[in-house]
Amino acid sequence: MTATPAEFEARLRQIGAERYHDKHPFHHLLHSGGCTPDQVRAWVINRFYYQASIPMKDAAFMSRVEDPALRRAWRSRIEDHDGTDANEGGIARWLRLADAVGLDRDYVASKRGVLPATRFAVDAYVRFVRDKTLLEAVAASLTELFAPKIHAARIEGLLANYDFADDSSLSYFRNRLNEAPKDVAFGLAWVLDHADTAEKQDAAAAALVFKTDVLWSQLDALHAAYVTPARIPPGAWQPDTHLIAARSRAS
Ligand SMILES: O=C(O)c1cc(C(=O)O)c2c(n1)C(=O)C(=O)c1cc(C(=O)O)[nH]c1-2
Repeated sequence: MTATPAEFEARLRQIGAERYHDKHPFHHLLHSGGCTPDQVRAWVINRFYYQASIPMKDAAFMSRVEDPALRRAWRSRIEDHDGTDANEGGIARWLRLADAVGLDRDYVASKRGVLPATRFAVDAYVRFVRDKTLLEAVAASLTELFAPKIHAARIEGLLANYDFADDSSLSYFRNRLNEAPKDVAFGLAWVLDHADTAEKQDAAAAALVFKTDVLWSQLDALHAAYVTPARIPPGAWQPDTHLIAARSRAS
């Protein structure tokens, strides 16, 4: 039976309540100050791969949209990450965080040290958005419903616990607090409007579950590789390498 929009929204929110990556032990470690400088760096390196892929995912989405109004509503997502003449953009802000934790930003931007499982998970998200229905693609982006809470917790936790944290290094997250709500309000309304049969609602809910798995898997990989007993896969970043001179190291 087709749920009402309100019932369906509650179903989507319940997926976040049960499966969003704010509950992952790596985030608890990070936000509570329990990460070593190298564990923070590993997170910055791997999460960069997600950041850098998001505008590619959004471009893949837009390439399939025939409705100009939908493309117009979507395109600010690309600008939010890639920047404009007036706005530095999320990718550049993330590299400021890389500087602040003492990493060589060119190394981070090269994506060379990224864990294989991070690549697999993030690439799967880009492919999902390219290949599935538009409804599933928009529904997958709705993890952002739950992101402002984790961004606020991250700003608070990092500021309280790490010397590298300040307004400049954390500007990525502060900006997302302003950017994400407009995206998610649009995406949620679009999904509630278009998921007008039980089958479509099931597909949209499954897309959101898939996306929570994409996020969770990245943290599983990070935890397995860099938290004791660490098991770093061949080719991935090795602690204490690709650092910049002592200006501001993570601590
Ligand atoms: O720090 C986080 O926990 C987090 C999570 C997510 C998310 O839920 O996918 C995004 C972001 N941050 C983020 O900064 C971001 O720009 C973003 C875009 C998207 C998306 O799927 O289009 N998710 C997220």
